[in-house]
Amino acid sequence: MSYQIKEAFYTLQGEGFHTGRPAIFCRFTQCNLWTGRESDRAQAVCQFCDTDFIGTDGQNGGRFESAASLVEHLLTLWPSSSATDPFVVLTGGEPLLQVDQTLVDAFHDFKFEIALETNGTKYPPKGIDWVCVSPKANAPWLLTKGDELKLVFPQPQLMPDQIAHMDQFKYCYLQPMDGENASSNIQRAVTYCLTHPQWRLSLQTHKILGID
Ligand SMILES: C[S@@+](CC[C@H](N)C(=O)[O-])C[C@H]1O[C@@H](n2cnc3c(N)ncnc32)[C@H](O)[C@@H]1O
Ligand SMILES: Nc1nc2[nH]cc(C(=O)O)c2c(=O)[nH]1
Ligand code: SF4
Ligand SMILES: [Mg+2]
Repeated sequence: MSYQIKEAFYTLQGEGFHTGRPAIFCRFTQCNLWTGRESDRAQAVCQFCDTDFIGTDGQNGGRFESAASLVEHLLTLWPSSSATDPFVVLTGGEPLLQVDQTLVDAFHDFKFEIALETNGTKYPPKGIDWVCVSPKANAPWLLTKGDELKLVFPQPQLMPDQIAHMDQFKYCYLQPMDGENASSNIQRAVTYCLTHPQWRLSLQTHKILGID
Protein backbone atom coordinates (compact mmCIF):
# COMPACT_ATOMS: atom_id res chain seq x y z
CA MET A 1 0.00 0.00 0.00
CA SER A 2 1.31 3.46 -0.86
CA TYR A 3 0.18 6.68 0.79
CA GLN A 4 -0.51 9.99 -0.92
CA ILE A 5 0.09 13.04 1.22
CA LYS A 6 -0.95 16.55 0.22
CA GLU A 7 1.20 18.25 2.85
CA ALA A 8 2.75 17.74 6.26
CA PHE A 9 3.76 20.37 8.78
CA TYR A 10 4.64 20.93 12.41
CA THR A 11 2.33 23.36 14.20
CA LEU A 12 -0.06 23.69 17.13
CA GLN A 13 -3.31 21.73 17.03
CA GLY A 14 -5.74 24.58 16.41
CA GLU A 15 -9.05 22.88 17.21
CA GLY A 16 -10.90 20.89 19.82
CA PHE A 17 -9.61 19.11 22.92
CA HIS A 18 -5.91 19.24 22.00
CA THR A 19 -5.93 22.95 21.06
CA GLY A 20 -2.49 24.42 21.65
CA ARG A 21 -0.64 21.11 21.61
CA PRO A 22 2.37 20.84 19.29
CA ALA A 23 1.70 18.26 16.60
CA ILE A 24 2.80 17.06 13.20
CA PHE A 25 -0.10 17.34 10.76
CA CYS A 26 -0.26 14.76 7.99
CA ARG A 27 -2.83 15.72 5.38
CA PHE A 28 -3.91 12.85 3.11
CA THR A 29 -5.17 13.53 -0.41
CA GLN A 30 -8.77 12.86 -1.46
CA CYS A 31 -12.14 12.82 0.26
CA ASN A 32 -15.28 10.74 -0.26
CA LEU A 33 -17.60 13.76 0.28
CA TRP A 34 -16.09 16.25 -2.21
CA THR A 35 -13.70 16.04 -5.17
CA GLY A 36 -11.87 19.11 -3.85
CA ARG A 37 -12.55 21.01 -7.09
CA GLU A 38 -14.33 24.37 -6.67
CA SER A 39 -16.44 23.61 -9.75
CA ASP A 40 -17.91 20.59 -7.91
CA ARG A 41 -18.51 22.26 -4.54
CA ALA A 42 -22.21 23.03 -5.09
CA GLN A 43 -22.87 19.37 -5.93
CA ALA A 44 -20.78 17.94 -3.09
CA VAL A 45 -22.18 16.19 -0.02
CA CYS A 46 -19.87 18.37 2.11
CA GLN A 47 -19.97 21.93 0.76
CA PHE A 48 -18.24 24.03 3.42
CA CYS A 49 -14.75 22.52 3.39
CA ASP A 50 -11.95 25.00 4.11
CA THR A 51 -9.13 22.77 2.87
CA ASP A 52 -7.17 22.06 -0.32
CA PHE A 53 -6.48 18.33 -0.38
CA ILE A 54 -5.85 17.74 -4.09
CA GLY A 55 -2.52 16.33 -5.19
CA THR A 56 0.78 15.74 -3.44
CA ASP A 57 2.35 19.12 -4.19
CA GLY A 58 2.13 20.83 -0.78
CA GLN A 59 4.93 21.35 1.75
CA ASN A 60 6.52 17.99 2.66
CA GLY A 61 3.89 16.24 0.52
CA GLY A 62 4.46 13.28 -1.76
CA ARG A 63 3.78 9.65 -2.45
CA PHE A 64 5.24 7.16 0.02
CA GLU A 65 5.63 3.56 -1.02
CA SER A 66 5.64 2.11 2.49
CA ALA A 67 4.30 2.92 5.94
CA ALA A 68 7.81 3.07 7.37
CA SER A 69 8.96 5.57 4.74
CA LEU A 70 6.04 7.90 5.56
CA VAL A 71 6.58 7.61 9.32
CA GLU A 72 10.32 8.26 8.99
CA HIS A 73 9.57 11.30 6.81
CA LEU A 74 7.13 12.72 9.39
CA LEU A 75 9.56 12.07 12.23
CA THR A 76 12.01 14.54 10.65
CA LEU A 77 9.43 17.30 11.37
CA TRP A 78 9.49 16.66 15.15
CA PRO A 79 12.05 18.73 17.10
CA SER A 80 15.12 16.58 17.56
CA SER A 81 15.73 17.97 21.05
CA SER A 82 12.27 16.87 22.24
CA ALA A 83 11.89 14.91 25.45
CA THR A 84 8.29 14.04 24.49
CA ASP A 85 7.27 11.35 22.07
CA PRO A 86 6.01 12.63 18.70
CA PHE A 87 2.32 13.45 18.28
CA VAL A 88 0.78 13.20 14.80
CA VAL A 89 -2.66 14.35 13.61
CA LEU A 90 -3.92 12.39 10.60
CA THR A 91 -6.25 14.56 8.54
CA GLY A 92 -7.09 15.37 4.97
CA GLY A 93 -9.15 15.10 2.90
CA GLU A 94 -10.53 11.99 4.50
CA PRO A 95 -7.62 10.09 6.07
CA LEU A 96 -9.57 6.85 6.48
CA LEU A 97 -9.53 6.36 2.70
CA GLN A 98 -5.83 5.53 3.16
CA VAL A 99 -4.94 4.93 6.82
CA ASP A 100 -4.63 1.18 7.39
CA GLN A 101 -3.48 -1.12 10.20
CA THR A 102 0.04 -1.29 8.77
CA LEU A 103 0.42 2.49 9.05
CA VAL A 104 -1.01 2.65 12.59
CA ASP A 105 1.39 -0.08 13.69
CA ALA A 106 4.33 1.65 12.02
CA PHE A 107 3.58 4.90 13.88
CA HIS A 108 3.51 3.01 17.16
CA ASP A 109 6.79 1.22 16.31
CA PHE A 110 8.31 4.72 16.16
CA LYS A 111 6.63 5.74 19.47
CA PHE A 112 4.13 8.13 17.88
CA GLU A 113 0.89 9.06 19.61
CA ILE A 114 -1.74 9.15 16.86
CA ALA A 115 -4.75 11.46 16.59
CA LEU A 116 -7.30 11.24 13.79
CA GLU A 117 -9.66 13.80 12.25
CA THR A 118 -12.42 11.99 10.35
CA ASN A 119 -15.85 12.65 8.89
CA GLY A 120 -17.17 9.45 10.49
CA THR A 121 -18.22 7.69 7.28
CA LYS A 122 -15.66 4.89 7.69
CA TYR A 123 -14.35 2.76 10.55
CA PRO A 124 -10.71 3.22 11.56
CA PRO A 125 -8.08 0.53 12.07
CA LYS A 126 -7.45 -0.53 15.67
CA GLY A 127 -5.22 1.37 18.07
CA ILE A 128 -5.57 5.05 17.11
CA ASP A 129 -4.96 6.97 20.33
CA TRP A 130 -7.39 9.86 19.83
CA VAL A 131 -10.37 9.79 17.48
CA CYS A 132 -12.15 13.04 16.59
CA VAL A 133 -15.31 12.59 14.54
CA SER A 134 -16.84 15.52 12.65
CA PRO A 135 -20.08 14.24 11.10
CA LYS A 136 -21.53 15.83 8.00
CA ALA A 137 -25.21 16.39 7.18
CA ASN A 138 -26.41 14.06 4.41
CA ALA A 139 -23.46 11.70 4.77
CA PRO A 140 -23.75 8.26 6.40
CA TRP A 141 -22.51 8.50 9.98
CA LEU A 142 -21.04 5.09 10.87
CA LEU A 143 -18.40 5.91 13.46
CA THR A 144 -20.65 6.95 16.35
CA LYS A 145 -18.14 6.67 19.18
CA GLY A 146 -14.76 8.16 19.89
CA ASP A 147 -12.84 10.57 22.06
CA GLU A 148 -14.16 13.79 20.60
CA LEU A 149 -17.21 14.83 18.61
CA LYS A 150 -16.60 18.07 16.73
CA LEU A 151 -19.72 19.31 15.01
CA VAL A 152 -19.32 22.14 12.53
CA PHE A 153 -22.14 24.57 13.33
CA PRO A 154 -24.62 25.39 11.98
CA GLN A 155 -25.48 22.61 9.54
CA PRO A 156 -29.27 22.96 9.13
CA GLN A 157 -29.69 19.23 8.45
CA LEU A 158 -27.51 18.23 11.40
CA MET A 159 -28.09 20.45 14.39
CA PRO A 160 -26.79 19.58 17.86
CA ASP A 161 -30.26 18.79 19.26
CA GLN A 162 -30.58 16.08 16.56
CA ILE A 163 -27.38 14.29 17.60
CA ALA A 164 -28.15 10.89 19.09
CA HIS A 165 -24.68 9.60 20.00
CA MET A 166 -23.28 12.30 22.30
CA ASP A 167 -22.92 9.90 25.23
CA GLN A 168 -20.50 7.79 23.17
CA PHE A 169 -17.90 10.57 23.10
CA LYS A 170 -15.76 11.89 25.94
CA TYR A 171 -16.08 15.51 24.76
CA CYS A 172 -18.52 17.30 22.48
CA TYR A 173 -17.55 20.48 20.65
CA LEU A 174 -19.32 22.93 18.39
CA GLN A 175 -16.97 24.46 15.83
CA PRO A 176 -18.39 27.56 14.14
CA MET A 177 -18.50 27.16 10.35
CA ASP A 178 -15.92 29.38 8.68
CA GLY A 179 -16.94 31.16 5.50
CA GLU A 180 -19.23 34.03 4.66
CA ASN A 181 -21.23 33.99 7.93
CA ALA A 182 -18.27 33.26 10.19
CA SER A 183 -18.86 35.93 12.84
CA SER A 184 -22.56 35.24 13.19
CA ASN A 185 -21.81 31.49 13.35
CA ILE A 186 -19.39 32.15 16.22
CA GLN A 187 -22.02 34.15 18.13
CA ARG A 188 -24.65 31.46 17.58
CA ALA A 189 -22.26 28.73 18.75
CA VAL A 190 -21.40 30.70 21.90
CA THR A 191 -25.10 31.11 22.69
CA TYR A 192 -25.80 27.43 22.02
CA CYS A 193 -23.01 26.26 24.34
CA LEU A 194 -24.12 28.62 27.11
CA THR A 195 -27.67 27.27 26.94
CA HIS A 196 -26.59 23.60 26.41
CA PRO A 197 -23.51 23.13 28.59
CA GLN A 198 -22.88 19.57 27.41
CA TRP A 199 -21.35 21.33 24.37
CA ARG A 200 -18.05 23.22 24.41
CA LEU A 201 -16.78 25.79 21.91
CA SER A 202 -13.96 24.91 19.50
CA LEU A 203 -12.46 27.91 17.72
CA GLN A 204 -10.07 27.39 14.82
CA THR A 205 -7.27 29.10 16.71
CA HIS A 206 -4.63 28.55 14.00
CA LYS A 207 -6.64 30.91 11.77
CA ILE A 208 -6.71 33.54 14.54
CA LEU A 209 -2.96 33.12 15.03
CA GLY A 210 -2.17 33.07 11.31
CA ILE A 211 -0.21 29.82 11.54
CA ASP A 212 -0.62 26.56 9.58
C1 LIG B 1 -10.66 19.49 6.53
S1 LIG B 1 -11.37 18.32 7.66
C2 LIG B 1 -10.43 16.84 7.31
C3 LIG B 1 -10.83 15.65 8.12
C4 LIG B 1 -12.16 14.99 7.77
N1 LIG B 1 -12.41 14.92 6.38
C5 LIG B 1 -13.31 15.69 8.49
O1 LIG B 1 -14.12 16.32 7.81
O2 LIG B 1 -13.37 15.58 9.71
C6 LIG B 1 -10.72 18.85 9.25
C7 LIG B 1 -11.70 19.52 10.19
O3 LIG B 1 -12.07 20.79 9.65
C8 LIG B 1 -13.44 20.97 9.81
N2 LIG B 1 -13.89 21.97 8.85
C9 LIG B 1 -13.86 21.87 7.50
N3 LIG B 1 -14.33 22.98 6.92
C10 LIG B 1 -14.67 23.82 7.93
C11 LIG B 1 -15.23 25.14 7.98
N4 LIG B 1 -15.56 25.80 6.86
N5 LIG B 1 -15.44 25.69 9.19
C12 LIG B 1 -15.13 25.02 10.34
N6 LIG B 1 -14.60 23.78 10.35
C13 LIG B 1 -14.38 23.19 9.17
C14 LIG B 1 -13.98 19.57 9.58
O4 LIG B 1 -15.32 19.41 10.03
C15 LIG B 1 -13.01 18.75 10.39
O5 LIG B 1 -13.35 18.77 11.75
N1 LIG C 1 -3.22 24.18 13.25
C1 LIG C 1 -4.13 23.40 12.67
N2 LIG C 1 -4.99 22.70 13.42
C2 LIG C 1 -5.88 21.90 12.79
N3 LIG C 1 -6.78 21.08 13.37
C3 LIG C 1 -7.42 20.40 12.40
C4 LIG C 1 -6.92 20.80 11.16
C5 LIG C 1 -7.30 20.13 9.90
O1 LIG C 1 -7.23 20.73 8.83
O2 LIG C 1 -7.69 18.95 9.98
C6 LIG C 1 -5.95 21.77 11.41
C7 LIG C 1 -5.04 22.55 10.60
O3 LIG C 1 -5.05 22.56 9.37
N4 LIG C 1 -4.15 23.33 11.29
S1 SF4 D 1 -15.42 15.64 4.78
FE1 SF4 D 1 -13.68 16.80 5.61
S2 SF4 D 1 -12.13 16.90 3.95
FE2 SF4 D 1 -14.05 16.11 3.07
S3 SF4 D 1 -14.92 17.93 2.16
FE3 SF4 D 1 -15.82 17.74 4.23
S4 SF4 D 1 -14.48 18.89 5.64
FE4 SF4 D 1 -13.40 18.65 3.68
MG1 LIG E 1 -7.88 22.76 8.65
